[in-house]
Amino acid sequence: MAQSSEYAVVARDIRKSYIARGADRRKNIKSRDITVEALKGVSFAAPSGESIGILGQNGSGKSTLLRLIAGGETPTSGSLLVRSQPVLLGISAALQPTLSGARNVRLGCLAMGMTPEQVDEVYDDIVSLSGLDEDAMARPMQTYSAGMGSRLRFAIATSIDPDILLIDEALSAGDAAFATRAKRRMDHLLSKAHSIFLVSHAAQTIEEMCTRAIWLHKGEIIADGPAESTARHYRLWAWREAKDEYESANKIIEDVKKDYVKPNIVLASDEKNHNGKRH
Ligand SMILES: Nc1ncnc2c1ncn2[C@@H]1O[C@H](COP(=O)(O)OP(=O)(O)OP(=O)(O)O)[C@@H](O)[C@H]1O
Repeated sequence: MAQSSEYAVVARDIRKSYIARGADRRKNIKSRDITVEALKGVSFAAPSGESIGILGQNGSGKSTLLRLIAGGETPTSGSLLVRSQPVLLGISAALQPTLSGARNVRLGCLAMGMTPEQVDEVYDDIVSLSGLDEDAMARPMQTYSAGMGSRLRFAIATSIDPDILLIDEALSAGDAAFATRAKRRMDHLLSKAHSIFLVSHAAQTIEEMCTRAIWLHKGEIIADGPAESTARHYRLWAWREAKDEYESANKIIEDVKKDYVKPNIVLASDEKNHNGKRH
């Protein structure tokens, strides 16, 4: 039984539906509203100091879950509590593609609430973590490769030591040397009891970067446990799917589901002290 006040993020039975207008323009076919159930009753509790990977096929609800935790969207129903405002890496609206990397470092840091003096203090560390050279820092970000952009965004977002860091795929675009530096940076955050959520299709990234993994399948959590074993089952399932071996892929899903026990989340009555309560 999870008492919510001990955790960085607590989700109890969250559901998220979107209504999308059908776009069939053929004669005699009326356009209609189509409801998409992106999340169907997701519950988990994330303690401090844990890095949680979120795995799942396309459309399984991973980014939706991250957006809800970030607070950019609200669940259709259920409760979601966060200890503090999370930093969502991946859609850093403050960054400007036409401006140089150097200008974007300043802009991003100011947008996260730093003073110009604080930006000066962290600037060199950000550039060094990103691994970008002087020429690259002087170029507009729109000329960067996907990996270069995500490295710089990761370096900017982690420069404030965010209490809750949400990463959507950004790390998978980096190269091996960056992955090692990013891992060191994440370990540093975790050692200070910060919490990290990392969305990735790559089971290996989750295995290397995370302690725990949640597997989302068609909007539901079907596994939540140690990163290594969850990633192993996911990889096996993805492999069977890729080879069109649907029967054995479905068997893996069924077996994994059997072992998953949905947590009973208790929202303590002292939640008034939980500053980040949103819903
Ligand atoms: N704004 C929206 N309007 C309508 N449907 C949406 C919206 N956002 C997400 N969805 C739908 O919700 C479902 C989950 O989407 P989501 O982006 O969370 O999946 P995902 O697991 O992150 O996928 P991917 O791995 O492809 O990025 C999908 O069916 C998607 O089409």
